[in-house]
Amino acid sequence: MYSESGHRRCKLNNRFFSVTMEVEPKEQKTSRKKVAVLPWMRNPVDVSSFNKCPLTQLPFLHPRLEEALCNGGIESLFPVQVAVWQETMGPGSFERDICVNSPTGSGKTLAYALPIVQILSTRAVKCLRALVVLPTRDLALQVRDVFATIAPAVGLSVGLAVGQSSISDEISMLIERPKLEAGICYDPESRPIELQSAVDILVATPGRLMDHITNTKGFTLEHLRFLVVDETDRLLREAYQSWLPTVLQCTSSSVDGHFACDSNPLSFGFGSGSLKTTRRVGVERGFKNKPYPRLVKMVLSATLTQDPSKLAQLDLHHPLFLTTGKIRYQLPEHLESFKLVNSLV
Ligand SMILES: Nc1ncnc2c1ncn2[C@@H]1O[C@H](COP(=O)(O)OP(=O)(O)OP(=O)(O)O)[C@@H](O)[C@H]1O
Repeated sequence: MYSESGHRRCKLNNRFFSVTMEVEPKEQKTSRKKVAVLPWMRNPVDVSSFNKCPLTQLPFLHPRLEEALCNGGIESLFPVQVAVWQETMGPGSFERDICVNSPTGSGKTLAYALPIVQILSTRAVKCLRALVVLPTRDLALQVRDVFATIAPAVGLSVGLAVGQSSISDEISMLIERPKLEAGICYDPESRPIELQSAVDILVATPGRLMDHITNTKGFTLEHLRFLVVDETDRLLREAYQSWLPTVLQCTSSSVDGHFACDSNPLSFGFGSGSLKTTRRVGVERGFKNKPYPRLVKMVLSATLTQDPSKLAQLDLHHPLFLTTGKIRYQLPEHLESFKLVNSLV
């Protein structure tokens, strides 16, 4: 029997005990739509089962990254960072796409930035390998700062495309022109100028990203290895000029490595010259019809949607789901409050 507040008395083994139950208003009950949870979301990795880990005990961490983190005031990794590190740096690293649902303030940015920088630290040629997309300029600036703390330590450069500066200033920061020797006449028809990416990692908002994809000579996503969709829910809710299908199209290729889309339609004769990232289409189980080496996707949110139709847009490959459950905010361990007493004279 329920009381009005939803308090119920039950009898078990001849003893009474009480249970407090939330009674749902009738309209809410009927209006709530049942959405089937995707199979890969049913048995997630529980982030709360991980503990903080001092950098000195983190396996495989590049010594220069450890030093850069210490210089940035970070001595240990938060649980979500340890969980992602374990799932990406261990055996079978980055074979699956990663989906993280973890509260605001839990440290998701470093959770993806650190493994990406560590993997790219061995790259030989500079080209755009990692793209991080965020819905707002402020968030993008914060994320750029996190990458900027660690990436230079292993020789990687980070760029920003958010519309903070003029498009021409942004282009000159993102695209490198070869230095032409004085006194030598160059004929662009016989020998096209080779434009190259000036950055290994790009943090962008969808609008500016689309501008560069469509208009910037030498801007290409052909060599992209990592795509991070941060604040996924918001980015999926708002289409932002169909940036996601465009990016996915620009990074996909057919069997012979010919790209489905020259990411810049105006870039004939430009681009990365003889450098080619050839993605072949996998035929093995689990990789069927997927280009290989794959574009690895990492999607993150504090409230990750479970709606299959929304998640389908990301075209995830064998995703691994890491979650802390339904906690929305993470409070700092030591939260101090101060009272300011202002005496009126
Ligand atoms: N390992 C760490 N040690 C100390 N401070 C950290 C560590 N990782 C992150 N931080 C700090 O914790 C704060 C929250 O981190 P971050 O912004 O990455 O959280 P988040 O989960 O991405 O939040 P949001 O959902 O708002 O994006 C930042 O001020 C960051 O500098």
